[in-house]
Amino acid sequence: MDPHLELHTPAPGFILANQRTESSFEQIPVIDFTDAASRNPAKRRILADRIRDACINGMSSAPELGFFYVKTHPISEETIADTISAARDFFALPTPDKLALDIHKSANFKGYTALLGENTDPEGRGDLHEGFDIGWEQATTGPMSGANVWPSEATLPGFRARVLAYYHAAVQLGQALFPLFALALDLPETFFDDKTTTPAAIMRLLHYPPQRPAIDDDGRVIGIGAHTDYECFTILWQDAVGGLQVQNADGKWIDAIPIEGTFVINLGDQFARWTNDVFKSTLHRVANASGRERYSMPLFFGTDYDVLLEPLPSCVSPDQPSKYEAVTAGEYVKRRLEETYARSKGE
Ligand SMILES: O=C(O)CCC(=O)C(=O)O
Ligand SMILES: [Fe+2]
Repeated sequence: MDPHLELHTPAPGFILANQRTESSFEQIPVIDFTDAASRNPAKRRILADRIRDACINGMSSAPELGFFYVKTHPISEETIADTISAARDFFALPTPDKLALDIHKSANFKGYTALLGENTDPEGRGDLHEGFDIGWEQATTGPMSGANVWPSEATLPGFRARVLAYYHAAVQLGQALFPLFALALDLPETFFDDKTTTPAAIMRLLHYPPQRPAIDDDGRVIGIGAHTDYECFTILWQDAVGGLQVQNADGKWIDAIPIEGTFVINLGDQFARWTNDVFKSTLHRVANASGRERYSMPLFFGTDYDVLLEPLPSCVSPDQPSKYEAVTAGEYVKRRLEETYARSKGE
């Protein structure tokens, strides 16, 4: 089916990949990333198997949850600390300077999101965080094309370079993860290489003020409402404050506690659709009840925007026919962002 046609006549379940984890997990596994770059294929295979166990149902006794931590990763603590310091500088700017970059004015969802300016959970009333979003800096074409929106050098000297340094480091980490996901899916290790040359990576700086009971008593205004991510997988750095929670099959919210020196990796809906729900994206949210400010940086990593997401050959069979219509990565992300921001207020 023509993917463009499908966008106008959505099949049920078009927007989300809709199968959730079947696991009653209570803990989130920690996977050591040391062997990702090993020249020994057997070592890379063992690492991919650990990722597969964390992501695919019934592959082992390990809980399948689509969430795991990676430790011993290649991004330096200095790079991370410098980006968080840049984020603090940005969020400390006077409100008018930030609102000049309002994401609601951008054709391609780049720039600043004010407190309550986003509403991730359709049941919610707005998210209690402010954010700053960027994408691939070089020009791309297609539905998500368009430039990043930066504060001027006079306003925030060095900010752009500092944020891009982290962006490129995190994109490289994503490019190192894709071959492992390929192995986990019984695909050739290089399967995603030609599909991630100008990756559809959206990065966010996020700042969560402490939630006040007066605001969140009814549970409908929290740091970020319950949602699944839109792209293939997310590489999340979080500070030591805590508040990220992941929902298991019993509906219980499990804390993704901050672990120093790690990133949280979670599967998103593009991957769920692409793998015909062999990979499932898992519901998560942030409730910052710490009484302190919280900072985090997700990088949502997907394929090039022109890649057609049609169920992978290793994920369909006569018993498991394809559930999702094909759609390009760019159309899909744009559609999801439009949905989210259509129910959010602009300034
Ligand atoms: O801030 C976090 O820990 C998670 C953020 C998140 O889930 C998102 O931006 O999609
Ligand atoms: Fe998320």
